[in-house]
This record gives sequence, C-alpha cells and structure tokens, in this order.
Amino acid sequence: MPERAFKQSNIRNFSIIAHIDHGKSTLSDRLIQHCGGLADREMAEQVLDSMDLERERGITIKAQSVTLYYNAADGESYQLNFIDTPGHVDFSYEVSRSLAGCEGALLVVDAAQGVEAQTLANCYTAIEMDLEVVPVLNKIDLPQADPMRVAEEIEDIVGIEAVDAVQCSAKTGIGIDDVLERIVRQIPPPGGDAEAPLQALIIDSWFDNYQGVVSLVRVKNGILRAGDKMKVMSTGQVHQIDKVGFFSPKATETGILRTGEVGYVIAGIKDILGAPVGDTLTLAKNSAVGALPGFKKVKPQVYAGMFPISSEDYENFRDALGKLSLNDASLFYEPENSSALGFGFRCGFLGMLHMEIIQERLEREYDIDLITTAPTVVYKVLRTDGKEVSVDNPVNLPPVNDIDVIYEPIVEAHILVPQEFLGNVITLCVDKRGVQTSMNYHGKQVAVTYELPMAEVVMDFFDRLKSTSRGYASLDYQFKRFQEADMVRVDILINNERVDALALITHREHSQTRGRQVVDKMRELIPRQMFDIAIQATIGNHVIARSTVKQLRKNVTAKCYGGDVSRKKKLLQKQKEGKKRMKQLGNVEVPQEAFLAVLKVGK
Ligand SMILES: Nc1nc2c(ncn2[C@@H]2O[C@H](COP(=O)(O)OP(=O)(O)OP(=O)(O)O)[C@@H](O)[C@H]2O)c(=O)[nH]1
Repeated sequence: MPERAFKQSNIRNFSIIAHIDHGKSTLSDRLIQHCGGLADREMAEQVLDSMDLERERGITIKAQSVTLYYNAADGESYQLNFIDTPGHVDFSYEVSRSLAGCEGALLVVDAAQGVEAQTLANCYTAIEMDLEVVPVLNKIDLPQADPMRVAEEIEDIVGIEAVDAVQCSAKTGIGIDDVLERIVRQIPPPGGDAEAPLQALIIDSWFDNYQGVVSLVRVKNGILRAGDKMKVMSTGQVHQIDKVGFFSPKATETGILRTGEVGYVIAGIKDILGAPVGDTLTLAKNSAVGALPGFKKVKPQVYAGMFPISSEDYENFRDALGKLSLNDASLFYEPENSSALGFGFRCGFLGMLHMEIIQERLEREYDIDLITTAPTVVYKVLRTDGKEVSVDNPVNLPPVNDIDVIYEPIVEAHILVPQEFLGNVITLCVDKRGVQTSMNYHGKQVAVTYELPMAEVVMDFFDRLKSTSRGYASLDYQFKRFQEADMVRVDILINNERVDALALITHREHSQTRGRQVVDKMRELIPRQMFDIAIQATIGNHVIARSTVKQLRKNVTAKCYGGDVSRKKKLLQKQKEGKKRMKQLGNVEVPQEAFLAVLKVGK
C-alpha cells in the first residue's frame, strides 16, 4: 500500500472495548476487509490475534495496531488507526495503554447478551481519559438479539447515550458501513502540533530477532522520520531511526509518521530495555522539553516460582523472561533458589491467566520446560519485633512464634449477573469468604459488589463464577486494602523431607481440608517406585494429613516378556518421555503435575 499523506483532520485513532466473545476480533477483521487492508485470499481469519496462543485460546492478549483507509460518505478519505486491546480481566492495564493512543473507542456489546462487568471497567477508563465512546450493538443477526434492551442497559449501567447505537453483525457484514461512518463522524481527529518538537508515546515494544526492538508509537507532536536521530527520553540514549511505518496489517514502510499517526519505529536497539513502554521518543536535535505522561505502573498480584526442568536452560530462561517483560511491564521476575527445584525465578503476574500464558509462551516460543510452583498473593506480616514484612513466597513466612499479625489483600469485586443466577453467585462469594457491600438491579441484570480475599479470587474464582452462571456472570476487581486474617503455612513433606516448592499459605479454616486434598492428589500423581513414599501435610510440627504411595511390586515391562518387542519399546519410550517432566527429590521422582496439585484441588 503506497504511503498517503493525510490531513490531521482526516485521521481517526480508535480502540475497541468489548467483553470476551462479544465479537471484537470478528468486527476488526470485517473493518480491515471492508477498507481493503487485505485481499480476500490473504484474509486469514482473525488477523489481529496474531500470536498462536491467542488464536488457540480465542483471546486477545497484546495490543496491536492496524492502519486503514476509508472513503466516507462525505466524499473525504480518512486514515483510521485501530489499536487492538485485550479482553480478559487480567489484562485491563493493557487496555489503558492502547486507549492512550486514541481519541475514541467503540464499545462493542453482544446484542443477545448485554453489558458485562469487564467492559464496564474499561469503558470507565476510556471516559476518564476523555475518549469519545461509541456504542455498537453486535450480533444482531442472532434470533435472540434484543438491541433495544441492550441499548437501555448501556444507558442504565454504563451511563452513555445508546438509543441510536449502531447495530451490526460482524459475522454477516450488516451495518459495517454504519460503524465506519460513526467512527469518522463521532470520534474527533487527533490534536497535536506538527511544528512542535517530536513527542511520540511508546504504546508497546517487542523484540524481533532480526530487527531488534520494534516499538508501536503514537506521534503526539512533531514528525518522526527514518534517518533522523531520536532520543529515548527516560534514558537519554540516542539512536538512528532505521525504519518507520505502519501495519496494514502487514508492516508497511513509509519512512515517516506525522502528528496524530500511529505506527512502528525500528532504530536498531538491541538492548531489550532500550525502549520501555510508556516512554517518550523525541529527536536528538530540537528535543522536546518534557516527556508525555506515561502509564500507570501495574503491580503483579500473584507470585509463583518458575524453575527450568533442565538446569542447562537457566540462561535461556533468564533471557526469555527479559524479552517477555519488555512489552509486559507487569511481568516481574527475580532469581530464586529452591532446595527442591534448583535455580529459577520468582515471577509476579497479574492473575492466573497471565501466569498460564507466560508459562505457555516460555515453553512454546522459547522451548523451555518449566515447573511452576503454587501461586500466592502478597501478605503483609507484622512480626513480634514490630517489623512489617511483605511475603510473596510461603517459604519466607516467618516462624509462627515470630508472627504477631498476618494481613491478607482484599479486593473489591464488581459482578454483573442475570437475576436467575444471583443465588448461585452469592453462594459462591460466601464460600470464598466474601462480604457483600452493595447490590443494584438494572432491568434483568443485577450488579453486586463483594469484598473478597484476593487469594480466593485469583485462583479459580473466575472459572467458578462462569460455570455457576452458565457463562453469564462477569467480573472485574481491584485491590482495596489489607485486612487481618488467620493464615497459616501448610508444608508438604515427602519421605520426611520438607519440599520448599510445595509449601502454601491458606486460611486456618481451610488448612485441614486443603492439606488432606493436596496429600491425596499427590498420592495419585506420584508414580509408584521401588519403596514406599510417605506424603505428609504439616502446620509447624503438627501433621494434619498423610498418605502413602505403596512400593512397586512388579517390573512394568514384565507383562511384555515373550510378547511383542515393539510394544515393549514403546512402553519404555513412553516412560522416558514421562521422565522429562520428572524432578528428583532425594530418591523420589516427582512429576511436574504434582507441583501443581496444590492448585488443582478445590477449597
Ligand atoms: N452470530 C454472530 N456471531 C458473531 C458475530 N460476531 C462474532 N461472532 C461470533 O462470536 C464468537 C466470538 O467472536 P470473537 O470475534 O472471537 O470475540 P472477541 O470479542 O474478539 O474475543 P476476544 O478476542 O477474546 O476479546 C465467535 O464465534 C464469532 O464467530 C455476529 O455478528 N453474529
């Protein structure tokens, strides 16, 4: 696509806010197709969800952008820069990043489902950031679609006008023209001064093995040209700009990005920390005086140890974490040493999905096999000597006698649920030690707010909420405060050896049950060996549960003697593969799943 210069007044920058499955990816593909961004044959389904993982899980994780051209009904041509945003509750912070590059956002709501809590939180962020929010009712082709009800719900719950909201079907293509017209008419063009010194906001940066660091930027003032020398404002480092362009969605080199535009910059930066997200780029000569406001720093909520199964992978692992954290400011890591699992890293995540995704990316993209220990939230501990410490690893919880008070993090959870599932949701919240703080009826939907221990929410709460409401309830939560709680550390002992990587912190009320469940689960997961294996759960010196993996009686291959040799080989091969995922603890071989047993059992 040739580079075309657009007047600033003919540029529109927008994002899409939508709850998972309400059709954001389908709609963005439609918009791209409609604007001729890709020939039909190139139109692989859902082009914006580019990471394999995103496609498989059907969710969008990282912000990406695409530049489109649209010939509007007013006879003018417009450049539309669309910045994609993730939909899962774990990734709200990415949304605010994408929104910082935009003047408007489409709020896409499934006309058969209605507003969900997650879209609500993101919508408020957009409104706070002064963006124009344009409601779009999607899936009107569905027989159960009820656009009038959903429009009322948007007005009632979100608080923006929606009676004449555009109605479309991303699937069939109805109404897509209307959506584009609304973007052009309702969303204001970008401000900014083309004559002023360059200020470009880094929305995202990632590492490309051939090009080095690639940054997605929004030019707020001035002009960014290939060949110029740019300065990264936080570090003062100067780099020659090699390539500049935008995604259409293929990378298209233009050599220039003007005020108001969104595109990529490559400047041969090899140091993965060379272009931090949220930073400002300016020119080495005629530099801007100040940096643009960056992004709110997000703190990880959940911590877990990650250990390479093969110690040879340690350096690669460190390198991979560095690369992943470049465009994922919320991924935290520091070296950790476990007597059971060796050298690894203590990593911090936004939530369980974030953790699973990082683990999968490390395994798939970087080919590192990992053992992940049970995740834990951060506790504050007031010791008897008056000192307060933060504990993000059960191993670091001071001995019982040194603890005066333990405080656990409490979140405020906003849940939207259709009335018929309200009872189930309340039961779940009570079961998770929740305290209701408000409840409001909006037509068929009920908005309930609970204060819940974060430890209960980050684990399996989201999945349980979904299954108890047949997928209809939605959730959003933020950290609220620390609160005194009766927490204890449960240790797991294998053949009388305490396994540091298996320790967990839990509420005293649940400790007995959890200890029992973990021990039982471990018994199922640890294969029989040549001797009995005792598994115990303890609090301090007190054993709260125990069980035994009985010794192996027969040679596994015995039954193959005289039989089919290839079958025997296969069996041995299978065992070998299984071993790859085993960790030797003393003389006991423990499979990777056993380390996650703590997670798998309910409470
Ligand atoms: N009937 C109908 N189905 C649709 C429409 N738009 C999307 N879908 C379907 O809804 C499902 C979810 O759509 P996606 O576009 O993947 O949802 P999403 O919001 O992008 O999900 P995330 O990427 O996780 O945020 C898919 O099965 C789509 O085929 C529509 O207009 N009508």
